[in-house]
Amino acid sequence: MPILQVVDVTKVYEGKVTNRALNQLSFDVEKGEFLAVMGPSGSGKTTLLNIISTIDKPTSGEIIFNGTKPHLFNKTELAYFRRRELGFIFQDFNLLPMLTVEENIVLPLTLDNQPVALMKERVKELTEKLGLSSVLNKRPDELSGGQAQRVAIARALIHKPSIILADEPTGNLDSHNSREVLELLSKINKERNATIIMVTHDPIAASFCDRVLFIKDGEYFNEIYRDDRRQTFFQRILNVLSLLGGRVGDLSSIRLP
Ligand SMILES: Nc1ncnc2c1ncn2[C@@H]1O[C@H](COP(=O)(O)OP(=O)(O)OP(=O)(O)O)[C@@H](O)[C@H]1O
Repeated sequence: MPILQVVDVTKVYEGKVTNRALNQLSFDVEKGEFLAVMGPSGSGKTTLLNIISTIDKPTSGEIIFNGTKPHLFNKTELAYFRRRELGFIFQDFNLLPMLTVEENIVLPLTLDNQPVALMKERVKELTEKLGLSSVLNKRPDELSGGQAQRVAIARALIHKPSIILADEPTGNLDSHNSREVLELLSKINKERNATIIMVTHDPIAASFCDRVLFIKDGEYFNEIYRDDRRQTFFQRILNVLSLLGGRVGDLSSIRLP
C-alpha cells in the first residue's frame, strides 16, 4: 500500500475572484520514495504541500496517509499527527533565532515531551552524520546557509517522521551548498528509507529524486522516473519543463549540474 494517496484533490479559494488552485489531482507516493513536484509559478505546488501537511483542507477529494484520513482528525489528533508523522524543511530554514542549534534540532521531541536521554542520543547520532557536532551551541545567525539548512534537516528527522515535506529546500543556497544538501537528502532517503516530497523549481535538485511529478494549472501534467544517470535524468526533466511552459523567468535560475 502506498504511504500517501492523493485522490481527486481539488482546492478552490473563494474570494473576489474564485481560484481553482488544484483540480482533481491524483497520485500515490510509495514508502521510501524521493519525489520532486515541479510546475510553473502558481501551478498549485505550495497548495498541494499545505493540503498534504493538513495545514489546509481540500475542497473535495481526499488525502489518505498510511490508510488513515488526516483531514477527518480532530484538533488534538491533527496536532499529534503533524508532530509525529511529518518533518518539514523550508526554503528559509525557519530556525528559531533565540534557541541554540541543539535546542532547534530537538524541538519536535521537546514539543512531544520525550525523555532527555532520547533527545541526547538522537542529537548525537544525527549531528555526527550531518557534520554539525561543532556548532551545537551556536545560534542560527552564526551559521552559514548550508549549515542552517543542515540544522533544519536534522530537526526534520529527529522524531523519525513517516514523510519529510520540503518546500524549495535549496532556494536560498548557492550551488555548492545546494549540492551538499541534495546529496544529504538523497543519502537520508537511501540509508533510512525516508519518504521525501520536495517542491522545487530547480531541475538540478529534481534530478536527485526518483521521480518528478509535473503539475500545471493545478492538474497532473506528466511524471518521469529516474532509471539512468542523473545527468540524463536532468536532461529529461528540462525536456518536460520546456513542454510545460510557464511565466517568463521561471527557468531563468537554472544552473548546469
Ligand atoms: N490563500 C489563497 N487565497 C487565494 N488564492 C490563493 C491562495 N493561495 C494560493 N492561491 C492561488 O492559488 C494558485 C496556486 O498557488 P500556489 O502558491 O499553490 O502555487 P505554486 O505553484 O506554489 O507557486 P510558486 O511556484 O510561485 O510558489 C495561485 O493562482 C495562487 O494565486
